[in-house]
Amino acid sequence: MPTKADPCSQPSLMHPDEAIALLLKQVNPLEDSEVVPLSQGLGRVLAEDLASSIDLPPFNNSSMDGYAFRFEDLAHNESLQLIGQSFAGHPFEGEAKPDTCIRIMTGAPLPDGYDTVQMHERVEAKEAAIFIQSPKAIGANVRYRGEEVKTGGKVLVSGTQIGAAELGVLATIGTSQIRVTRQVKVAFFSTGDELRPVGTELASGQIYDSNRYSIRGLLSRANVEWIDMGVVEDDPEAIREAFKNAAANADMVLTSGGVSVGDADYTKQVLDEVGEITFWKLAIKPGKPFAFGKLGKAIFCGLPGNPVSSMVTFYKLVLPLIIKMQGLPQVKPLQLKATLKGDLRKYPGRVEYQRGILSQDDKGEFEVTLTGGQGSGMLTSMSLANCFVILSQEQGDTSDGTLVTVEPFNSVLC
Ligand SMILES: Nc1nc2c(c(=O)[nH]1)N[C@H]1C(S)=C(S)[C@@H](COP(=O)(O)OP(=O)(O)OC[C@H]3O[C@@H](n4cnc5c(N)ncnc54)[C@H](O)[C@@H]3O)O[C@H]1N2
Ligand code: MOO
Repeated sequence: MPTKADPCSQPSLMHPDEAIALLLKQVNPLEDSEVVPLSQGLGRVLAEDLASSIDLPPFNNSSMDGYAFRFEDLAHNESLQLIGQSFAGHPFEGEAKPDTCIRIMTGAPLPDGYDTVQMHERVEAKEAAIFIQSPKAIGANVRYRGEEVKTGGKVLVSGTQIGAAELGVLATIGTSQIRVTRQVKVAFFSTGDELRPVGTELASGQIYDSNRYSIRGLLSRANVEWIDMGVVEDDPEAIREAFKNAAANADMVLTSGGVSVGDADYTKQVLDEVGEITFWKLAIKPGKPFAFGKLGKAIFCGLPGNPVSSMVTFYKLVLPLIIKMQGLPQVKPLQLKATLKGDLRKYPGRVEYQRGILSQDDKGEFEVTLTGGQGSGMLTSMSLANCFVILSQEQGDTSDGTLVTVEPFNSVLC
């Protein structure tokens, strides 16, 4: 264990958990809703309960390709007479009669009068005489009308986020339009005179603006409506103007860079002037200079410019806010214990989110290996990882074989 303290930490810095609790008090679920076509529903949050206007399934049907018949007829017949067929989309038009059967396909309607289906593999057909191995019980291989949901039964409740399964459920009951909550609008921009767009040449001292791409990815995965305002130069007047435009058009303003104490770090300074700062700096690594406040009616989150810091603070601090504004419940991310492979360096002082690769050994036990260098500018440490290794404030250097807490990335981060 190291005895040295974190040179970048101060005892007064707020713990990230305390910050999250404070942040969540500052936002409310959006109240407005709108109607969208089902095809545009992925990721949206339902603003109404939805009941089925049909039975599911809508008619009795077969769950196997085979033969439909009356169960009782097998008790006194060696074979049954084949009198027709029922295909999915082409029901049997005739009438079910005693001592008969029809050929039936998976999903095809089961005619009234027949009550049981035997699968093709357990039947021998000799011209019109059908020899059927008796199934164990009446009703075998039949899916009954309304057995999943009855007409009027609730299928989805207000506040549900529409995923692939929900899209399918809504289509199953024939819904073409849904009422959903309005999407959270987030305006974001990068600050920094050194930043150049991809596709251009770099002059001395310049770097490509990567944060706008990772933030855009995170916002897209978080299902918000985003407004990319590009790069704003390190100039208080330009930042003031950008703040004004962003706050007029969005529920949340997100910036990257300029929140530290450098001579060209104006983001926080201008926020102090034209908005209000709720807090600045947390006991988190990476991401210490994260700034939070208000710009008019909009929420303001100032992400630190270092690329890993901006992703980590988005994930840990901004995402919970978006989730609350979307009207979704906060789900505590899954955490588990894994054996650290290799040594890990850390100063006591801040909660750290190092990046690792979580896997299982031959016995199925969890183990985690760091993704190499953990500098807050090394974005490949994120792209190679599938989890955070979370280290408490007090924790120092940690040696190979120690059990550590890991948090697998959820579907928002990849
Ligand atoms: N004297 C101190 N210096 C610093 C402190 C401190 O406490 N005292 N904190 C450090 C920490 S921790 C962080 S994190 C950074 C955050 O700084 P800023 O938010 O002001 O960000 P910048 O200075 O603008 O940039 C930092 C770094 O990131 C690069 N960057 C910025 N924007 C982008 C972008 N859009 N895409 C790619 N890379 C970007 C920038 O070039 C810098 O290298 O401050 C430390 N300093
Ligand atoms: O906290 Mo900063 O994000 O280490 O570079």
